Amino acid sequence: MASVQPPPALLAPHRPSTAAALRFPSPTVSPRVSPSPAARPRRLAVAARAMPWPHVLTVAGSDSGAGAGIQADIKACAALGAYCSSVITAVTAQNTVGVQGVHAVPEEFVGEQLRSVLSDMSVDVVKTGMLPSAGIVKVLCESLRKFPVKALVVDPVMVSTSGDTLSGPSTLTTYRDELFPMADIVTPNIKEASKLLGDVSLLTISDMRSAAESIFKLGPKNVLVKGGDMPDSTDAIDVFFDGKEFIELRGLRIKTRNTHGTGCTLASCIAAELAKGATMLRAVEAAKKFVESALYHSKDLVIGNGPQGPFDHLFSLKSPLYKMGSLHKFNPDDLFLYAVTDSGMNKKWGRSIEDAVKAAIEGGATIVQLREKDTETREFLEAAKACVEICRSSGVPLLINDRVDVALASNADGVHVGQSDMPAWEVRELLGPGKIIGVSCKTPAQAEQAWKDGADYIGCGGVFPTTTKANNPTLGFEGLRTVCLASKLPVVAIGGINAGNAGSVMELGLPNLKGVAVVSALFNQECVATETRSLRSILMNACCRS
Ligand SMILES: Cc1ncc(COP(=O)(O)OP(=O)(O)O)c(N)n1
Ligand SMILES: Cc1nc(C(=O)O)sc1CCOP(=O)(O)O
Ligand SMILES: [Mg+2]
Repeated sequence: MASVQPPPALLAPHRPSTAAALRFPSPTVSPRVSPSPAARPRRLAVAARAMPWPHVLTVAGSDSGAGAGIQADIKACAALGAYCSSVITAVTAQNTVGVQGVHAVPEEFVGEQLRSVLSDMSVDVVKTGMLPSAGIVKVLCESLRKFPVKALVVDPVMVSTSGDTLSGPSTLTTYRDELFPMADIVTPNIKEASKLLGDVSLLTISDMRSAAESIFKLGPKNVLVKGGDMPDSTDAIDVFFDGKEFIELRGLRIKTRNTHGTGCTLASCIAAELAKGATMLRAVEAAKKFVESALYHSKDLVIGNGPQGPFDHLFSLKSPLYKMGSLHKFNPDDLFLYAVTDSGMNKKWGRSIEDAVKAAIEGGATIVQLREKDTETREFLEAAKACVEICRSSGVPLLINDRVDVALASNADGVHVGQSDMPAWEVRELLGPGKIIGVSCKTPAQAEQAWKDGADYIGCGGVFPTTTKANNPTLGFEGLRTVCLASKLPVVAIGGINAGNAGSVMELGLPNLKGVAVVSALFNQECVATETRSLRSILMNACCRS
């Protein structure tokens, strides 16, 4: 949609209609009429320019249980720092059991609410939820033609998660013919996508792709088909299509009954991120991460006696320890060249932790771990904060060895723990789902446990003897092979790996083996960048050969 707001002077003056005047008979409650732009005090206009507030308008139904609908939209936008105004299209009586009643708001009054907000309040993005009649969809389209906004997010709410119908067949046609061509993104779940396409069955990711492509042909600029209710899937996989590329967005499937309102929340978060200036894909990724985190933090809450409870959008207010992830979603390929620091070695060569990390990144390290066994906590935390900045600006994840407290305080991307450190599931409880957790494993049983505990990868070694870690058993290639074959998680090999033997490790071509982790081969050397560069090229050549 066009991104230009009409200048205030061109907007029709907001006069209450006769119908509205009748609904507001008392002079004490008459609708407020905005002063003309010229009459507004100048200092207010200056303040508005200095502090813009990203603004989402949600056009949706009210949920009396407050888990979904308008109530979810307002909470989601508030959590992400956007202002959320609301045009109510229907009032529903619902709770955690289901929808007991729906009372649609008359079309003209939906139109009047739209006009009130859009003519005055500089809306950036409009998000739609429940649109109970074809007439309401038409009124919305007319309003958007009159008052264009930066983006339109359409969540085609047709059936509630409890299975109740929220809009009829004639609405479906108007959605497809009038609203979709104006939309920047449409976000159906599997059931909605199927309904939109004439009840086709969608059972696989490939079906979801085809559905995204077919819906794209109806006119929206982007489509997100949400796979949260896909049967038999361990991940929550959504398919994003922008007309050129399909992107599969994978998330954790959180086991909880508290999933009421996830669709409304996701669409509102996309709208909030777009209002804040994100690109579409970034907005979708951020929204997905937010929903995943909210579900995770609300998984054990109890409200109501029905099968589907609400979740807590404002979970971050309750969990002061937990910070939203850096949105650096873990990519197993990041394990390719894993640089693990050592304070003793860097001191010996006269460099700071920060300089060591900068040099490793310059040489091509793909992930960094601060393993600072002898550094005082205060100094370690300061270095960690500085390294978070350095790594984030290069797009390289930074993990902290052993110290969950330092990882939390520095907002690092994750933690690596061993078998005698804090158990991975406890680390996950503290860090939340958005952070990376690695676990050292020497046996298939340990690898299985790491997977159950919610780790993202395992480190397996010592592949060769090492002097960096005292009393470390050597597993050799056979031990590494046994663990890699058993592991459900990606693996990084560690222990005594250097330029002379790294190629032979990668040439094993083991399943799940994604890279090597090294300490002394990079940091017990004069020039960290040169050593990293040369190890990287050895690894790349070995991967080409295997
Ligand atoms: C990538 C990676 N793998 C293994 C380890 C070893 O961790 P741990 O067993 O906890 O031993 P310490 O490093 O704490 O001495 C690691 N750090 N990184
Ligand atoms: C930290 C660590 N963990 C290991 C394990 O086997 O889990 S071996 C190791 C030390 C790796 O250092 P270098 O690359 O200098 O041999
Ligand atoms: Mg450890």
